[in-house]
Amino acid sequence: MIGHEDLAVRTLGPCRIDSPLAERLAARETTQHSVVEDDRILFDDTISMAGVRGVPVEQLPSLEPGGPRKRIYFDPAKTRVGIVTCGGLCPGLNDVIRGLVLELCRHYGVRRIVGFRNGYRGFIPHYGEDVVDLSPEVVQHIDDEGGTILGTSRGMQDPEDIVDALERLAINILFVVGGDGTIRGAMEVVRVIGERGLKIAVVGIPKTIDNDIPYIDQSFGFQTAMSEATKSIHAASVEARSAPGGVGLVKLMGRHSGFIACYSVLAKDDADYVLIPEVPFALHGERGFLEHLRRRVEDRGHAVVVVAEGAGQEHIDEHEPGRDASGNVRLGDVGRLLRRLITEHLDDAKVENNVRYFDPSYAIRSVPANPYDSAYCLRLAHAAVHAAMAGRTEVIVARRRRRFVHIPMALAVSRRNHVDPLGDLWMSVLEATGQPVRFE
Ligand SMILES: Nc1ncnc2c1ncn2[C@@H]1O[C@H](COP(=O)(O)OP(=O)(O)O)[C@@H](O)[C@H]1O
Ligand SMILES: O=P(O)(O)OC[C@H]1O[C@](O)(COP(=O)(O)O)[C@@H](O)[C@@H]1O
Ligand SMILES: [Mg+2]
Repeated sequence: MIGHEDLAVRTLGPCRIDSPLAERLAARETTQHSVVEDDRILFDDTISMAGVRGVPVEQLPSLEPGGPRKRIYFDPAKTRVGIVTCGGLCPGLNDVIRGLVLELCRHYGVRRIVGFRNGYRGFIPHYGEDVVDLSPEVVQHIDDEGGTILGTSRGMQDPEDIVDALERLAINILFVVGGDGTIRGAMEVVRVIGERGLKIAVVGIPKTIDNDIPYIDQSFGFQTAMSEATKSIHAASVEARSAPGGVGLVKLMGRHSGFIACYSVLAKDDADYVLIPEVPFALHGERGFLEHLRRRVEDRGHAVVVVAEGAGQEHIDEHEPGRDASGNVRLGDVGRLLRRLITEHLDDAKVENNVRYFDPSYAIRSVPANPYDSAYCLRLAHAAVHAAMAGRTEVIVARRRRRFVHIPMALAVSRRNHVDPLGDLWMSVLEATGQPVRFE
């Protein structure tokens, strides 16, 4: 069970400098829409969960609120900031970079901001990457494009080398925009910073197209990515309905978590089956997926199947699970497997079929953020700047139950966010598709 010690946020030291934002904060109080800096946000959100702890309300586990502080740790005029983006792309990365730079410059008066190129390798001398000076002029319109103007990469880098680079450039604050791997890397950087007795804040803005980072509502870019995915589901549905025995099969990203598949199916409400990593399925047999699909095609003349890339890995025996440069397990291609098995199964059953396979792949994550995600990215960037200027370190900023909070990095990587097979989301998917609870 999560306790106080899991939620404690590290700071570099006392905040002794008046914030340039102090005047704006004078009239603030905790309301339904804001939480003042010395209030706390309860971790549990049901009476039953809070009740089992059996402690008075002020002793319940709670999170530090995000947002501006009246007094800050860093002197803006003497603060030098670095920004890095790591891991796979996600819509909104440029929005986050832009938001960080604008907030730092315009509201805090920080003038020296650099971007490291191509993820953590941008710190390492032998790659020969330059650093990018970031100013409001440079970032003003970068949100019109997908991707990240800084570039990104996977692959391990030595945290000693990273901290060497931070020292060489006299960086006081490092913003890391990335997923679970990036946050683990940042924790290594924090460890080395501590060992060298340096006062450098490291603050993360969690990035995951798969929505697999826990304790946050939904990651930035997710809404954009799932909106893109609906286009493929729509196309699959049109193809399926336009051919005798039409089967539209769509494979979507989602290495360990099937959120994109679930939400895009709910948005389109055209799919008959959703297969996700969290819910294993049998392929063969009377109650297996293939036989169920055959009956559906015979009854209705067509079907749409959406599969998350991490689903059904247990069925891919020829697959030797290698790892990518960052240590992430390489997946077998469940989409191609299903295309072959569905065709064979329908052929064997003498059911006329036309299987159309869609793999939008990177197309869903390389687009610019939609307006909702852009606004969300900007607010996360603001929260990250406020946290860092107040000397918070080894934290990510996040929105949890619509409140901006500081979450210790260790907690953010302590587990993965999954679609709960017993939860409301999966229940909605089952209702929308009409598929059985299990294929067994
Ligand atoms: N366990 C780890 N320890 C230290 N650094 C890591 C670890 N996992 C990943 N990283 C670093 O974080 C970067 C991004 O990780 P990756 O898994 O590719 O993407 P993401 O951050 O999106 O999960 C990699 O370049 C790697 O240097
Ligand atoms: O080909 P790449 O760049 O490794 O990306 C593929 C993977 O990246 C993701 O989009 C997200 O991964 P990260 O969150 O680790 O960046 C997965 O859904 C997908 O499996
Ligand atoms: Mg990851």
